[in-house]
Amino acid sequence: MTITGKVALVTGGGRGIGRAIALRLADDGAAIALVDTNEQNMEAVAAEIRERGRKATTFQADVSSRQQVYDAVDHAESALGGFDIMVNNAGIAQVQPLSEVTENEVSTILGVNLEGVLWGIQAAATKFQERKQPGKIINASSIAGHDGFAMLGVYCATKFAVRALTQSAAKEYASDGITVNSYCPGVVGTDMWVEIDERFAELTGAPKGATYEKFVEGIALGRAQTPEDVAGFVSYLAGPDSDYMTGQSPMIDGGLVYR
Ligand SMILES: NC(=O)c1ccc[n+]([C@@H]2O[C@H](COP(=O)([O-])OP(=O)(O)OC[C@H]3O[C@@H](n4cnc5c(N)ncnc54)[C@H](O)[C@@H]3O)[C@@H](O)[C@H]2O)c1
Repeated sequence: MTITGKVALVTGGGRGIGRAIALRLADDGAAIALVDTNEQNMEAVAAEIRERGRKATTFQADVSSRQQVYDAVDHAESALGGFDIMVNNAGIAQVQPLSEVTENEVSTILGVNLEGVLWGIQAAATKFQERKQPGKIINASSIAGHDGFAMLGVYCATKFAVRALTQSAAKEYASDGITVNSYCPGVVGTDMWVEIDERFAELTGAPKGATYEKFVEGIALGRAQTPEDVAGFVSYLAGPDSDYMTGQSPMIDGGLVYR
């Protein structure tokens, strides 16, 4: 166990990739603070963590609110007695032709995917500085942060932005002993992809499941990614083996996109 006794906060920890990250970091030895808009899902994940013999706490918050993210970090520290690892995982997808995107849609996705990560970086770095201790900040970008995809233009823009924030924060906070990296998954079979696939079907008339299958066919390793595949890499980013890595956003995508 590489992070025994540390405290990790995972946003979007109620399902999908966030759930897998929370369980993996618990198995690595950390106490986990789950933050999500969905209280019921979070409670179920917290119960799974406690069954594994680790501490867990939940805090219902919307990451697009700066105040709520700061409150979530304070809660993690007071409930679990420390604060060491921040995983800014919460994100939403939007499938929409660029010519049809509305102001409301743009502000919603920027609020969660860009501002949510910014507030997470800011709140975590401030807490590490106050505590005069090193820390790790880990953000969810995507292959869509390296490559543009039709119908996913604004989502891609937010994920490119996460890489920019990651690089800038890494330089800004390096002298405090804080590292900042991102993970860039490919096609992970979560509820998010079910929703993306259904929206593609609606827009293009493709049968349900066809868009997902088309993306999976492009993966060199021949299978979709599991949330646990992503969590394994996040475990590396959270642990001591990645101490000399900062500002990076590698693609962990089974060989779908090359850069
Ligand atoms: N699924 C993929 O193929 C894939 C690929 C690359 C990157 N990602 C990124 O990984 C992250 C997790 O993806 P996922 O597939 O697990 O998604 P998901 O939709 O299955 O789960 C996202 C979780 O975040 C929570 N959430 C959403 N908005 C929130 C908000 N404003 N505040 C707090 N919590 C909020 C949801 O309630 C949910 O529990 C996202 O940032 C996503 O963009 C996913």
